[in-house]
Amino acid sequence: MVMLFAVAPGYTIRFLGLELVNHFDVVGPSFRTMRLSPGANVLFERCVQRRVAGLPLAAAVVNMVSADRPVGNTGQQTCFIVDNFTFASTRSPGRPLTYPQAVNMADYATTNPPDRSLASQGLYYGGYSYYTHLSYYIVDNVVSQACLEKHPGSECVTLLLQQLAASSAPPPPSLPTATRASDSKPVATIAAAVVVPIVVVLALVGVIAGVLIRRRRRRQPYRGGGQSCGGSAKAGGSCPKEGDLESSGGASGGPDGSGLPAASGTSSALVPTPAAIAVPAAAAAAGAAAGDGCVFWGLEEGQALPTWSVEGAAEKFKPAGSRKPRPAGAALDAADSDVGGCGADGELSMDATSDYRSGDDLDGLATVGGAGRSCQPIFDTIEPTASTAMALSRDLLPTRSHMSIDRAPATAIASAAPEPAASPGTATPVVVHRRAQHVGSGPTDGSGGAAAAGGQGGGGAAAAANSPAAVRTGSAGGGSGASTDVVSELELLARGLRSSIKDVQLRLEGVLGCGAYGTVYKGIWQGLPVAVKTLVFSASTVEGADGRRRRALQEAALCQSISHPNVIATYCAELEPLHGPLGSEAVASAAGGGSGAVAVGGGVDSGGPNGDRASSGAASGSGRMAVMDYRLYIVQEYADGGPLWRLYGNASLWPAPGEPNTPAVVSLGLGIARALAHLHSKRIIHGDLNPNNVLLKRDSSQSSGFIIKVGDFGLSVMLPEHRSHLSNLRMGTMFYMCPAVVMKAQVGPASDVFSLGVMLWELYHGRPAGTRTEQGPRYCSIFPAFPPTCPPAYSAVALHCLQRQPQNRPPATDVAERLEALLAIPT
Ligand SMILES: Nc1ncnc2c1ncn2[C@@H]1O[C@H](COP(=O)(O)OP(=O)(O)OP(=O)(O)O)[C@@H](O)[C@H]1O
Repeated sequence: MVMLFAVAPGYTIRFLGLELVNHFDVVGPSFRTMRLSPGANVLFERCVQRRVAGLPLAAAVVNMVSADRPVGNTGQQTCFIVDNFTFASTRSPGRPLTYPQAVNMADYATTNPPDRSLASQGLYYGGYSYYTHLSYYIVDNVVSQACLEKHPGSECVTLLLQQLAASSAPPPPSLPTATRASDSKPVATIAAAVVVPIVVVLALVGVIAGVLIRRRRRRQPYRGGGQSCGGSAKAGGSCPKEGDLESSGGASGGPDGSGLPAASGTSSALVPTPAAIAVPAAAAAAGAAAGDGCVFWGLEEGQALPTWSVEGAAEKFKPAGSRKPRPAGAALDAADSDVGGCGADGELSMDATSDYRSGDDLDGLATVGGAGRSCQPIFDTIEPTASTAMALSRDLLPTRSHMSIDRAPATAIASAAPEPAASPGTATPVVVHRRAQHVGSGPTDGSGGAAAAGGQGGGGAAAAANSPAAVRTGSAGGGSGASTDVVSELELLARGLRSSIKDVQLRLEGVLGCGAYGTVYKGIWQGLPVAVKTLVFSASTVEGADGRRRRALQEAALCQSISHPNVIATYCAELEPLHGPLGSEAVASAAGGGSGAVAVGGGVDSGGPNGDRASSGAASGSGRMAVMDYRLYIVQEYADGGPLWRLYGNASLWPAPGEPNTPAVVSLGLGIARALAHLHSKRIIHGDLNPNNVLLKRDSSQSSGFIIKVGDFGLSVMLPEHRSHLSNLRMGTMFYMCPAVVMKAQVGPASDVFSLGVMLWELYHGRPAGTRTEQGPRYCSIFPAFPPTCPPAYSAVALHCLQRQPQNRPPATDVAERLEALLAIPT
């Protein structure tokens, strides 16, 4: 079921008397009840929700009753099994169907967490509260007990779906026989209610879609490479329509509890497998061509690899980010600009390495790219679920924020006292608080002091944030030593200078790209070229907005605490309150996932240091302005080479299939491995390592012409001491997620290493391991095989990373050492 509309916060859409067929025909992803609708409610009343394959109903009930009810909705879940459930179905007009058992979801309520697994296509789902009243959940095919004894429940559902897909027999094995019900009273009620609600719903769709979607929908570029893979048909160079995209992986939500990942508090074994979709039966069953599908199950001992062939490696791959070959390290020109299409409503699109019109007002910037752009590889990131986010905030949020709220316009957000220019590549955070506006979970001291983050000595987000009165201007290590008085003095001085000099320290010049939660701008900060990540989140406490805020603050806190040559350096982070009367655009933009890309420059004075959030609900109709949203700016080192995937196919690094410039690709792989080893040494799990988040910076001393810069810590988590992984976290990007993440929602350093393994394969081949084809997302047919000419040490380390069992994978330090050793061998 795919719905094309979103519902505004506070509104309820009610489904009455419908049979939702194929609601769960594959695990998870096809369940797309509504687009991202934070704060909205969905009510299923007297409906039948039918699943093609699922767990025994008793397990579903366990999941349902343990699901958290939405905030403010007290009481217990009321779900129970009923026997001999009979209902009328349009599948067999006049002949009601009887199922031996069904779950009566008499009163079930939970929150459907936001799902941005198709974010790269601009598709967002979930974020609303989900209610059922007198509705029924039925399963056509229940997984066998024998399977459950051997595999986690979600795996069994996947396998059963594969069997069903492979089976040509029209009626699935345990499809219940249709019988005529003698008591047709409730049946008649349901049947009569089918047509009217559909008409009502469609009318509603028209109105809501017209008003909301146009305003909120972000037209992200489709990132499906114009290539075929695995012998499947070519996807073509054009972007498919949205409807074509629904078969890709993603988190799901659903009323059976098994579709409500961590938010429901269900055990991971009962959570469906977002990315484990459309897995060709042959792939898992045969176990040979392990990558012949969209899920790579990992390697087991003795497992045969597919046969490597030049044809397989060369299958019409064209680097999605370029239309003409360019030498490694060479400057890219405007013709390469095809990232494009950040979003609707005049958002900008521009290639990461294009020229920018310095000093332009962003609202007026022209679009570069856009219509003529080609498609990129797909990077469908799966967001951590709600309970995950709680774990994240505990682990990562600073006890006291070092971020400041600034009164200045957005184009001058970081007007701190002049600092010695930081050299790119070293973290030199400079954040001066104008006011001691507290952001985060600790007390506000009101001193207006400054805090510094990062440096070698940081070691964690909290370390940077615990010294609000500290100013550190050095680049690494060391404590502050500065007293509050000195800080205040400096602050006063800086304020005086700022008002007289009226210079801006951050100038935004153009758009580099868009993530799911915000736009990344190219800018100049203290004379340095920088990338400025902006994330807008709502000041309101409307349900669904919290996740956005948490994610933004966590990312800012974490990336400031890391300092490594192969990790994007973060110079500072600032918060800007956005104001408006209640009910203004700001509300819609925050709730609907607006990127904030268009409105930069709208900073207006806030009412005071403490009342911002509270006032957001009190300004309606009075003409008073209240803080509706916050925009967070994260000022980072600018990686002028763009994302790694855009380098793929470059003729100077990959002159022929299977014959790369080995030292160059090994050194790139080494850069990623070193970054990962550093992160893991700090107990940080990146969580979303893929060639879109691995950036490049030109460096002529490198054999590839680039140095690796790992970025995007939006899904990163801290691993507690003595733990090998975190549970109930399903996040990452399709093709790069390890089986334990997909199947068991377990994230750890080993899951990053798996992603690294995929990228080592890609680096050797100069192409993405997976792509979207007409048949859906697919790994390349030869993945994860290497050509016979590949140095055995390289393929060995890559395949070691790709082991199915996390404990069988090497630590990132080991990978780095082995790649270093390989580089040291004279060629
Ligand atoms: N430090 C940087 N230097 C140069 N370009 C950058 C930098 N950071 C991000 N970008 C560009 O901006 C784009 C968007 O980055 P961002 O991290 O917000 O989103 P994403 O990784 O594409 O998606 P998501 O955040 O949803 O995972 C990137 O693809 C990259 O091209």
